[in-house]
Amino acid sequence: MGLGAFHRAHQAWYTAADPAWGIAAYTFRSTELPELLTRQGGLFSLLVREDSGDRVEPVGSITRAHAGADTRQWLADVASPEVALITLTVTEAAYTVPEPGADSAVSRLVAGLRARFHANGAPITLVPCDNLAGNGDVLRSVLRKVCAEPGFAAWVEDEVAIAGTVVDRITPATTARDVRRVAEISGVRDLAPVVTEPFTEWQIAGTFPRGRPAWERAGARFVDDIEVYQQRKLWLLNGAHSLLAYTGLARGHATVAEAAGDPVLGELVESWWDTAAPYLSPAGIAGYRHRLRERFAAPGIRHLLSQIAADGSQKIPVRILPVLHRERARGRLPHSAVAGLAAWLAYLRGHEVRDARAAELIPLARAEKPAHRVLPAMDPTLADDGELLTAINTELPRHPARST
Ligand SMILES: NC(=O)c1ccc[n+]([C@@H]2O[C@H](COP(=O)([O-])OP(=O)(O)OC[C@H]3O[C@@H](n4cnc5c(N)ncnc54)[C@H](O)[C@@H]3O)[C@@H](O)[C@H]2O)c1
Ligand SMILES: O=P(O)(O)OC[C@@H](O)[C@@H](O)[C@H](O)[C@H](O)CO
Repeated sequence: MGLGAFHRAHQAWYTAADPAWGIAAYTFRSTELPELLTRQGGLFSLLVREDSGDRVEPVGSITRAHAGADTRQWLADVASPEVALITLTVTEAAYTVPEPGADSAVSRLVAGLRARFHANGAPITLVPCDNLAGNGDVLRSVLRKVCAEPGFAAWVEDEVAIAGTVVDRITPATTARDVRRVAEISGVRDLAPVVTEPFTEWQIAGTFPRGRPAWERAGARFVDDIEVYQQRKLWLLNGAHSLLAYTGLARGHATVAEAAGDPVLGELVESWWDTAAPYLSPAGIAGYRHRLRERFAAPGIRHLLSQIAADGSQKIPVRILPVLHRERARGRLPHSAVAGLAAWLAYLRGHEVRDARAAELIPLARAEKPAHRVLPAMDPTLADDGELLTAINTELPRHPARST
């Protein structure tokens, strides 16, 4: 579920390592992408930007691609006992309880599970692959609220396993230039390629009662507890990404590589990492930071800050606030987090805000003392932290709102 760039660079690529398995892939809204992929027999090119140069890898694990609106096929697929698992790569904002009657990733998922329950009740595993803290637990808690009918709710509880995952592979949106580059290298006119970095990681904790592809062949790691990997990745990589996105846009940069190469922002990121590191398991942190500096600077990966800046209301609570709360409990006010939050407010005061809570947050951000309004709306426990909120308001003028 979710056929974006990241699903294809990551889960589809890992699944390709085990040709016994195939993916029936569903977009959410797009009808163009499944049509393109269907015309290409599900095949697409992964343009991997190595330091030594670009290479193109064909990925053939997608056996069918469908528009999400193809409800009949979706229900039939999820009901089929041949389907062993469902990965979800549907953005952070999708993990919410839908309004009654609303069409959402969760409502479609639940409709599919209900069809399976009534058809055969075979167990299944859900594998959320979005950048959420405790993505498996979050999905479980949403399903508990949505699946209310007695028999069905008990089946979901007992027979629907939900894995927790940490996913990592920097995958910017594909551009027309990437399409041309793929054609240059491979001679193939692929209209649905994906560009990514060579680095990739996947930690998974969960059970697979109906089996699973041998993702470990491509390097996936099955672990008992993902928290240590999750905090390291969400705080160091994604936290730095969000800091760079908002502060970088305010300083007129467009991409992660540009922002990370700005000495002022490079120092801000190092300071953020110094702040977060004491709360992480120390093993390997220095190497992880070193690798991140290289990954952020990679010249071939044109990762737009505007893409990362979207949905800050969903991202900041998992990337920045856990560390900030720990620091505040010790009476400290880390400048990197204050600067990042001030720059986020500047983004919300700008012109092209993309956020699942934009309608609610933009007026708050444009009012007087915006930190006192926006931060508590996102996390009510911050409402009483006058020192932090005042520091963010004071910092705000240093981050001019710019068009993205
Ligand atoms: N791109 C990366 O570097 C990367 C790395 C790790 C994890 N991720 C995770 O993957 C997600 C998708 O990233 P991407 O780069 O593939 O983006 P993308 O824009 O290429 O794809 C997003 C996918 O999510 C679907 N979607 C969007 N909003 C939705 C909603 N409200 N409900 C249901 N489906 C929705 C879209 O239809 C599309 O299939 C991210 O939000 C993140 O959680 C991305
Ligand atoms: O994909 P998002 O929107 O959750 O976040 C943007 C980036 O921080 C993210 O995609 C990273 O590139 C990724 O998490 C690296 O594995």
